[in-house]
Amino acid sequence: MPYRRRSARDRARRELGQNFLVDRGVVRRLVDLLDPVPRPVVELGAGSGAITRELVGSGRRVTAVELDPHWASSLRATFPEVRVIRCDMLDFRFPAAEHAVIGNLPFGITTSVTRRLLTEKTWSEAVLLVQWDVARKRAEGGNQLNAQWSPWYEFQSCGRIPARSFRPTPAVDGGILKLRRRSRPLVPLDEQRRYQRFVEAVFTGRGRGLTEIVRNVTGYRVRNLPALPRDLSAEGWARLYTGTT
Ligand SMILES: C[S@@+](CC[C@H](N)C(=O)[O-])C[C@H]1O[C@@H](n2cnc3c(N)ncnc32)[C@H](O)[C@@H]1O
Repeated sequence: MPYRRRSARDRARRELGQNFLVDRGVVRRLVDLLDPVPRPVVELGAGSGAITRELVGSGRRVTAVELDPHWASSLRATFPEVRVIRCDMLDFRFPAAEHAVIGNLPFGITTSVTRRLLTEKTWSEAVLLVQWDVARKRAEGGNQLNAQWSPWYEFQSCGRIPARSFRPTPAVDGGILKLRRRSRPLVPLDEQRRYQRFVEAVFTGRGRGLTEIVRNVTGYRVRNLPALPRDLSAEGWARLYTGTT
């Protein structure tokens, strides 16, 4: 095969996870998953604007975040009604007013972006296209990260997206992950840090089974617990915390 020098565009494509959506049906599905109340929406990684176009068409007020200067200026030229912010989505300052979030995320930074979103206070729902495994794992729960955030958020997987829906085609399928902020938190927000330390202590605690771990961590003998920390539901974690602290 003849040697071909990588252009700056090729490099950006790889380094910035630029796998653009080419399936309009998938784009519609993502936008349709947003609550019909037309809240302002922040799009993370707007790229060539496949989702941006659909959002604008739905009448929403859109802020598009894009790091690549080439795509940021193309978005400005194509969608004059959209506020385009050229910055790293990990540093983006989310609006103070309530809004929704949407994005086909660069697969390499999915976890950092999700963690960042969970600490933000003003969005009500987030529809994210991520790797299928990540969407599935987050929605299934049973892990420390989910348990630490489940009093304030619901995690839902909304289906698998075949790799052929993107160009260039990624190595793995995508999946839609929907995060929704609970209107009634299961644990008060001002106890977040304490609750999260409690969940960590239980997940990493010593003991054969959850009952013994909880006794070692809290001193309480709690009846009718499931076998392992990963078996507790969001409501179960909140009850356990409230009843033992
Ligand atoms: C998977 S593409 C999605 C593009 C477009 N939304 C679509 O669905 O076709 C990810 C986009 O995020 C941009 N991006 C990558 N890293 C970023 C970062 N740290 N901050 C902001 N944008 C980033 C890429 O340049 C790319 O346009």
